[in-house]
Amino acid sequence: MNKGAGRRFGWLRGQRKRSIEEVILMLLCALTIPSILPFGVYRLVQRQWMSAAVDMALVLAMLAVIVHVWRTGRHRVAGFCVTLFYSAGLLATVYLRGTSLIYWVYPTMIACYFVLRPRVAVAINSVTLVALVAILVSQMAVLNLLTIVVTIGLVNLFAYIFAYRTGEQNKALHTEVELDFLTGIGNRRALDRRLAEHADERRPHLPACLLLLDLDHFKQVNDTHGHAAGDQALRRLAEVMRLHTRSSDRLFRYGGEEFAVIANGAELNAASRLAENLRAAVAGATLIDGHALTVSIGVAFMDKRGTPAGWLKQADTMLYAAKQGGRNTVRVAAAGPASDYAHRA
Ligand SMILES: Nc1nc2c(ncn2[C@@H]2O[C@H](COP(=O)(O)OP(=O)(O)OP(=O)(O)O)[C@@H](O)[C@H]2O)c(=O)[nH]1
Repeated sequence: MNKGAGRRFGWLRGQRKRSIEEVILMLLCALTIPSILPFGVYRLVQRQWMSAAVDMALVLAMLAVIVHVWRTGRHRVAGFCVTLFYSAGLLATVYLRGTSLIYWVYPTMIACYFVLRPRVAVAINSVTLVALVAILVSQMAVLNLLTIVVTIGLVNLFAYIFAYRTGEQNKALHTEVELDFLTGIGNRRALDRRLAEHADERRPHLPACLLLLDLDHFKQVNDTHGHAAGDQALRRLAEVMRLHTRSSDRLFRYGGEEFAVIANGAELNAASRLAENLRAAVAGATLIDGHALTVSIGVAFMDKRGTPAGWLKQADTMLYAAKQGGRNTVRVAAAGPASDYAHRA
């Protein structure tokens, strides 16, 4: 697509990459509208005002959710609301029109598993089922009611197992794909994703800083002690980083002997203290027997107006300055232009 076309259709794509959860929720709502609207119109023509009102309210609610998610990107609460609308709509319809509309229960309940965590979906569907039985108990023979309860139970059981398994597989896949095999911390892909998430966050969030760490004269380690010893030093560096960071901080191996930390909740002052602690910890640790190793660190604030590429560039510029400044050094980008100060052993 050329630049002009990109601009023209930008409104359709939105300004950012949408998460799969957002897309699924909007699709679900979009599919619900043509599924219900014809029935709503039919009820209007038949002057069945209450049923028509329920159908039309559902259609309007789906439209509102699409607009809300499209504009804000917030899908969690919206997804929860959609399942509540579904359940309330289903109960109202069955209450008003009787047992012939009971078949809506199956797609409605399965839809919950698309937008909610399996446990939450089970909880909502269980409450709906109890309410449904209360409505139907006086209208149906016991055996028929039992059949409905058992089939609804089975549908929920299968949907739960499927959703749970899919969720677990997704988690395992993410872990596998985003893990650095040598050190066990996040890899470059994980770092890129986390930076993009930070840039996409729309709600006011905690400040965060990016630290880039690079081992000094690491080539000498490989040349003198061999590649296996070099690998061991990289693993130990990751351990030192784990020991000297908080559980909310995120650690990554950015490339060969380059590492990164996203210090969540840290302003520049706190991040520069963390960087200095890390620098001192590495200098005091034995990453490799008989060979003193140090690390240079560049720090940048992940300014909300910035981009992942911009933050990486700024931290990298500071890292380069730390190397130029003699290594075993921390350089911190000022919030504005890249002025800096240094800690030196
Ligand atoms: N053992 C091991 N070495 C690696 C790995 N990835 C990169 N390296 C080595 O890291 C070294 C990086 O060397 P340089 O980029 O020249 O940097 P340096 O020697 O650390 O020098 P400065 O960064 O300028 O202080 C190279 O020798 C790479 O082979 C790895 O996974 N294991």
